[in-house]
Amino acid sequence: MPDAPWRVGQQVCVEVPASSANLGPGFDSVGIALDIRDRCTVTITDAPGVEVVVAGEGADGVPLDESHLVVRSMLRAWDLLDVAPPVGMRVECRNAVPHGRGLGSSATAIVTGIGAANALWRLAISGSADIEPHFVNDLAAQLEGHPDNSSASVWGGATLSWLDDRSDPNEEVSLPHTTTLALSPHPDIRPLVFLPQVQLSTATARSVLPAYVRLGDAAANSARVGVLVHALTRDPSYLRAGTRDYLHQEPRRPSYAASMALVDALRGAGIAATISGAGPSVLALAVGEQGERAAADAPAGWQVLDPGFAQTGIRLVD
Ligand SMILES: Nc1ncnc2c1ncn2[C@@H]1O[C@H](COP(=O)(O)OP(=O)(O)OP(=O)(O)O)[C@@H](O)[C@H]1O
Ligand SMILES: N[C@@H](CCO)C(=O)O
Repeated sequence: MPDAPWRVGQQVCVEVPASSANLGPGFDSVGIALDIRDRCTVTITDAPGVEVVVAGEGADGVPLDESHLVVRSMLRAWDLLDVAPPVGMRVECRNAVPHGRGLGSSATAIVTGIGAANALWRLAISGSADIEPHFVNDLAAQLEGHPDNSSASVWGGATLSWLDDRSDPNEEVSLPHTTTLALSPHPDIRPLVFLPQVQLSTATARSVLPAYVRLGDAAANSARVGVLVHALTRDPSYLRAGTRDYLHQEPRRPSYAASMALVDALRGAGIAATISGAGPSVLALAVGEQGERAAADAPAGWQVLDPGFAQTGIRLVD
């Protein structure tokens, strides 16, 4: 593995937005970026090892060594680039994305690490830090296991992503590869997030999903994904129809019963609402006066966030 021309004092700072995945039927494929951003500064030092400093969301719950998700993702990126990591570095994270709530915090951390590693390497070899979004998008989807959250964090706006199909002889496959269509959300849509106090890990929420679904449900779901893309980008009046899911929310209902009760109430009031990612937060895509009505439906103890879409994904800051 060749040494990169690291120099002590080289530094990059990246900001990465939160995301909400699925939006109902777009399980593991559709995401939106929300304007809540984690910020991370990585500096090459002459002290051997990794120093991790964390402030903000999750600060008390994450490891402060090489097993930290941002650091692990950096090391994985350098490994893939066939670059030996620097002898010493300091990683400072200022987190705003809540952990384990369905706002894509793990994907945000993975995108942060890969993007920072990519930018530092570019800085070392060319004197100018920049980020190659296709590289970050592809590796982040591999590390996260599905591209919906990570692609939204990379590209911003709304995204529709899919993986190469290795069983299809007509698809050229070398490495696992993610393709993402970047979509522009309709300006009338206001994403609201209802945040309960409890957490639910994605791994737990995925463990209750069935291995197989009925053909009728698969057919109904694929129709709704088409409606979702149309509603999200062209005609928000179809949002409630386009956010109807047939695959994952019902099997998970016992894991987030209070969240499903809120989804049902909002949908009953004519507002497009879904579980955000693997839950337990609830996402409402409000239009016009629906925003105020939806916020008034928040159960006691729940926080309502009104972050707006993040129009840009990962970015370097000075
Ligand atoms: N900024 C971060 N730094 C380090 N580790 C993180 C960070 N964000 C998330 N993690 C790790 O990921 C875990 C949460 O990931 P998980 O996939 O369960 O939920 P989520 O990504 O917040 O929600 P979802 O995937 O449903 O949108 C945290 O408990 C922590 O271990
Ligand atoms: N598509 C994922 C999003 C959470 O990471 C799921 O619902 O499990």
